[in-house]
Amino acid sequence: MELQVDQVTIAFGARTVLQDASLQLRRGEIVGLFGRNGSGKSTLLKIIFGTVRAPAAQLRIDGERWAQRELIPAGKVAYLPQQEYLPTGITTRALLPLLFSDGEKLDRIFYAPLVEHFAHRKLHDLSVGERKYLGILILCQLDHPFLLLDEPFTMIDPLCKDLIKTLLAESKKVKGILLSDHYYDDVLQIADRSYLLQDGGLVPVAGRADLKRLGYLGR
Ligand SMILES: Nc1ncnc2c1ncn2[C@@H]1O[C@H](COP(=O)(O)OP(=O)(O)OP(=O)(O)O)[C@@H](O)[C@H]1O
Repeated sequence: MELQVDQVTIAFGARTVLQDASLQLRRGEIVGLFGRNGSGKSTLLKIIFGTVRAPAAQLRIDGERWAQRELIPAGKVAYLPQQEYLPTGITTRALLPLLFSDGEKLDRIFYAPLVEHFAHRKLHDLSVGERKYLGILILCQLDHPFLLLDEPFTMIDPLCKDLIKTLLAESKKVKGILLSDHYYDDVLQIADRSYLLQDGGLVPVAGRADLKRLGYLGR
């Protein structure tokens, strides 16, 4: 299954942030998205998810055209925003059965590493990293074929990062995953391929050397 995104153009006031940007995301791959602060990475993810409108954008899944507003109800794309998305006045134990009725999915989350240590506490009593890890675990259990992750490694300790990498490597067997984070070594380590968002467009990058050459990393 392949998601093809073309002609993504958006301006805020006089500033054009994305200009005819295009990318592809296939089931079975992790794609990294790099870019300087303010280059438009989060905006691009929100456009693909459907919460920021870009009327000229063309979205295709296996060649079939989809309107932006159709993707969320159709359950095609899941999205981890930069800000926290889970309710916090509830324990993990109470929350998960509200989200999933499938016992296998519930077990996969409850028995995932670390979860038993915090499942009985309300989410507002967890660390930022624990909440983010839980948020990613939940998204990975959804049936959506495409998963967009905005800064999955930010505020995460090294051991938990390793857990997330293992989880994503497992999840890509059934999903296409697009992730953006300034922890570029972590992204490069798990990405099958990557893009740099620059001057509104997406440039394929093969690794650190390209990121240096294109000015994302200092020399
Ligand atoms: N709703 C909005 N209204 C006006 N300007 C916006 C809006 N959303 C984003 N922008 C501007 O668009 C540009 C791109 O923002 P975006 O958050 O997509 O960047 P980013 O690449 O994700 O940055 P960072 O790496 O800092 O998270 C920024 O200059 C931002 O101020």
